[in-house]
Amino acid sequence: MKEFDYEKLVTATDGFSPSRLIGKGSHGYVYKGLLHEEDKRHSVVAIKTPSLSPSPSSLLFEKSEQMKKLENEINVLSSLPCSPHVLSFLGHAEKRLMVVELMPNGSLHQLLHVSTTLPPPTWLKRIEIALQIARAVHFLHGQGIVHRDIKSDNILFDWDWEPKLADFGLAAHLADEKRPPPAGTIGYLDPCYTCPENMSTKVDVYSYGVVLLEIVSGRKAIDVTRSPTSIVDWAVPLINEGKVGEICGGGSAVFVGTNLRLLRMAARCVSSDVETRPSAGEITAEIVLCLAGPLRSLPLWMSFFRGVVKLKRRRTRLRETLTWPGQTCHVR
Ligand SMILES: Nc1ncnc2c1ncn2[C@@H]1O[C@H](COP(=O)(O)OP(=O)(O)OP(=O)(O)O)[C@@H](O)[C@H]1O
Repeated sequence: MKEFDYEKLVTATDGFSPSRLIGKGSHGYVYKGLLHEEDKRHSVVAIKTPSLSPSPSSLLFEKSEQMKKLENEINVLSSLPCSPHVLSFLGHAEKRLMVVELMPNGSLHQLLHVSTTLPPPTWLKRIEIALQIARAVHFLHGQGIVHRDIKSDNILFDWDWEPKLADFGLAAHLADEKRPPPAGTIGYLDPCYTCPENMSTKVDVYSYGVVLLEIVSGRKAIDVTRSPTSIVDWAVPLINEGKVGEICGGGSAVFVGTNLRLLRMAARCVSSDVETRPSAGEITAEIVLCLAGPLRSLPLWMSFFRGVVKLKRRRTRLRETLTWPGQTCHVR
C-alpha cells in the first residue's frame, strides 16, 4: 500500500482549497489533487478526507465516526486486487487521507436524475452500466467482501464514461467474527437485514436490484412526490403483471422483451425471500444474455460508429489532462 507524505497531499489540494472540492458526502470530502511525481510528471487524483477538518495537529486525531469509516475504506480498498470495475486505490497518508483515481464524470445518480445538460443514457449504455456494476459486485463477493452501500450515488464514471463502484466506507469482510451492526442507505437497504448475523452477499444483491430498477425505469429509489414512494413497492407489482411499458415506457419489441427479462431479475434481487435472490454471478450471466439479443440485431455500421465515439472520448480525455491551469498533467 503506497504511503504518501501528509504535507504532500495538503500541497496537492492547495491546502484543501474550496476551489478543489469535488464533492461532499455524509462522512467525507473529496478534493481534486495534483501530485508532483519524482520523475517531474504530474498526476490528477482524488483525495478523500473525513468531513471534519483534516488537520493532523488538531484534537480530531481522536477517532470520529468519519475517520473510522475512511480507515475502513482504506483497509478494504488496499486489500483488493485491481479490478476494472472498482475505483482504483492509489494510497493514503497516515490512514487519514485516501488517494484514489479521479472520476471526473459524476455519479450514476447525477446522470439518471440530476443532469440537465447530458442526454439520458441510451438503452445499450444503461445495460452496459448494469453489467459493469454486476461484475463489480461479483468480484467483491469473490473476495469475501460485502459492500453494504450499493446505490446510484456510489457508482462513478471515469474519463471514458466507464462506471466503477466506489465508497467502501461501510464494506465488511464476511469472514470477520465480529460483524458490524446493519447499515446502508434508506431506499437501498435490504429490509431483511435487521441484525449483524443477517449480513450476507444477498444484502448487496437487494441494493443492486434497486439500482437495476432505477437504471431501467429512470425513477429514483425513493421519490416522495409519487405514490408509492419506494421504487420496489411501485415496480414489483407491475413486473408481476408483465407491464413493462409502464415501467420503462415502450420501446421496440426486442427491447421490451429484454427489459422484461431484466426487470424479472431485478424483482428476484429485491425478493423478501432472501434464499431465492440470485448471486452476483447469476446476475452477470443473465445480463450478458440480455445484451446478446439486441446486439446481434445491431447493423455492422453501428458497431463501427460506437468504436469511433469511444476513440473520440479518449482524445477528449487526453486534451483535458493537458489543460490543468498552467500545468501539463498526466492522468493515471
Ligand atoms: N474518486 C472520486 N472522483 C470524483 N468524485 C468523487 C470520487 N469519490 C467520491 N466522489 C464524490 O465526492 C462526494 C462524496 O464522496 P463519497 O460518497 O465517497 O463520500 P461519503 O461521505 O462516504 O458518502 P456517503 O454520504 O454515501 O456516506 C460524492 O459526491 C462523490 O460523487
